[in-house]
Amino acid sequence: MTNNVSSDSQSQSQPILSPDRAELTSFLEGLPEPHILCDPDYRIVAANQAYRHLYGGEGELTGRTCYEVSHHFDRPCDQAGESCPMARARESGQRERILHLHHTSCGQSYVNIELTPLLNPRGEMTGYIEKMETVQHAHLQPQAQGLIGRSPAFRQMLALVMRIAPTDSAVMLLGETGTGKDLVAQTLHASSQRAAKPFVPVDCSSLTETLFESELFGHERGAFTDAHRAKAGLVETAHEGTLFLDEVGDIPLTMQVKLLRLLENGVYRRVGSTEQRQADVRIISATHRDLPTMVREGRFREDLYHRLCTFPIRLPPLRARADDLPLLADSLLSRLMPQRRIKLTSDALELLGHQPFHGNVRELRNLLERAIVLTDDTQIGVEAVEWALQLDRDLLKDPQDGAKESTLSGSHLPMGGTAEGTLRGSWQRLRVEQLRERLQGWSGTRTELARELGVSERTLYRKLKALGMV
Ligand SMILES: Nc1ncnc2c1ncn2[C@@H]1O[C@H](COP(=O)(O)OP(=O)(O)OP(=O)(O)O)[C@@H](O)[C@H]1O
Repeated sequence: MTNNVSSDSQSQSQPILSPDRAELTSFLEGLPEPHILCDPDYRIVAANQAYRHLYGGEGELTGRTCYEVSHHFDRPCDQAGESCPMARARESGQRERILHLHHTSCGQSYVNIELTPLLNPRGEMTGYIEKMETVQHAHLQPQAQGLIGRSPAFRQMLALVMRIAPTDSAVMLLGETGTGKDLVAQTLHASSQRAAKPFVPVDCSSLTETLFESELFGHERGAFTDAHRAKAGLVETAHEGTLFLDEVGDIPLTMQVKLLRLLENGVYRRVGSTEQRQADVRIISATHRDLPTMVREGRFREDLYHRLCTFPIRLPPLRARADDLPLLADSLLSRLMPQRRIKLTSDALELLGHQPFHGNVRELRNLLERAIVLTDDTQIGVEAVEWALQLDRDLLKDPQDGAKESTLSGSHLPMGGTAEGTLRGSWQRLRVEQLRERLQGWSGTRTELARELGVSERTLYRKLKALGMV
């Protein structure tokens, strides 16, 4: 790494390496992850090959400041509104970890930084080493998979996810429907030491009381009438991996105690067996329900709540991350239609910006899916978005309300009858889900909800009743 070690030909601004620093530099050069050695004034003294590859481009890096190279800032991060690991390490005298948004040769990326201060015998900081690790499962540009976002609310949430991912702590994901709890659970697993082992999701709301124990813990042959052969449970399937308890707030009280036993003792028995088995799973749970209120009202066990909620992470609703809308819309469009490069016009995007999106990212995704079907172009204009939104309202309208002629009439559809059929089919599927989404995120009165949906309160009530929601 000759270009980083001091020489007479180096310019005045370039820092000088002492012999022990030269050894350190040679050590860093052999490390596979990007590393830099900096002086206390943020200037890069040495950058290893992996760092030069990720940040360097063609230019020389030594002598430049870390904030200029990775952030394109003209002053240290903490003076530019970012948290600076160096400032924190100077205070704590310890290693500090932080999530930053960096400019790399692959564009903007989320990067986990681990900063280790170098202290002299008097305990003074004489420099620091930074290790960078690009986050693989969260992005600032459209990607086929993973979390997308750049708003402050999203970054705050992601920083918690990245901090807790490598540990074995139980995580509780809280947030409205469609905010990405399932995706975050997968990200936590994929960013953990358990990533190579199974990620096993359990939809707790779909498990009946009789099934709960045998599904979760498995059963022996002959344990009950239909147990023709022994079967491993989901806890066993997730061995050394992650068990994701989705909709954990829906577990009835009688079953909560069975789950508590697993969490408290880390052991379980297959139904029909006396053999005690040791569970080795990391537990992530999620709910859109207000668990603290459920605990207060005696509908959720407090002891179970504390076991599950070692580390709570609240996912922001889409309305709290409005800055993410253009990026999210762009990403979702390319995920929905990877073979067709579809974009929203600026008017269409502005119209989307005014929607309440009680169903959050899922609702945005559904709306875009509809808008794609309703447009032949590679540009989705304001008309297609309005049309997709109107379909949503039509869905909730009662013919007795004298609703306008359905916008699903074939004459409006660019693709004719076949597309209409397809669209009607997907509408039928969306219907219940969308009403549920509206209701779950809704904190106002039914009158306000009816107004919001553009229907009478009587119609809303009839609709909910027909769907078994009241
Ligand atoms: N930050 C995000 N980036 C990209 N896609 C996202 C993001 N958040 C959510 N989505 C997408 O939105 C949809 C809903 O997400 P997900 O199922 O994870 O939500 P949820 O909070 O688990 O919902 P529910 O409570 O109803 O189960 C999925 O298609 C998911 O891929």
